Amino acid sequence: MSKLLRSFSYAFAGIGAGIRTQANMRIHICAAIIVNAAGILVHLERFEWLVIILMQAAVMAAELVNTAVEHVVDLASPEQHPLAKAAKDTAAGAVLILAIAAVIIGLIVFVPHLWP
Ligand SMILES: Nc1ncnc2c1ncn2[C@@H]1O[C@H](COP(=O)(O)OP(=O)(O)OP(=O)(O)O)[C@@H](O)[C@H]1O
Repeated sequence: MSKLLRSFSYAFAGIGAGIRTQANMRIHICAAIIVNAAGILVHLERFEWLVIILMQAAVMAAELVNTAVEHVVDLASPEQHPLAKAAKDTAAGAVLILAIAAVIIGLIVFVPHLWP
């Protein structure tokens, strides 16, 4: 297998592990399926799709980075440590900010279609 293909297979393995081990990741995927189905039903415009897809990707990518931070922290600091707590809580905060932004953007995009 070429180096490039191997890199892709490792990345897909990381996504698969994230989906298998992280309940939040599965919640993001369910939310994305529902939002995308609703987007098809209400005939979102091209630019609305761009924003919706970008936010879904940002939330899921942040969740995977959060998971990576958790793994590295658990490896480096299996014992309780204030810096380990700060690292995990900060990474979780990044996901929360994007998830809140995604909900607000979802409302801005969908409300005019549902109640014109
Ligand atoms: N080594 C540690 N030292 C100090 N506090 C920690 C440590 N590990 C975890 N914590 C605290 O406990 C919280 C929960 O940790 P945990 O590893 O269960 O992460 P989680 O956010 O619940 O992740 P998961 O998505 O795996 O359930 C962290 O957000 C952090 O505040």
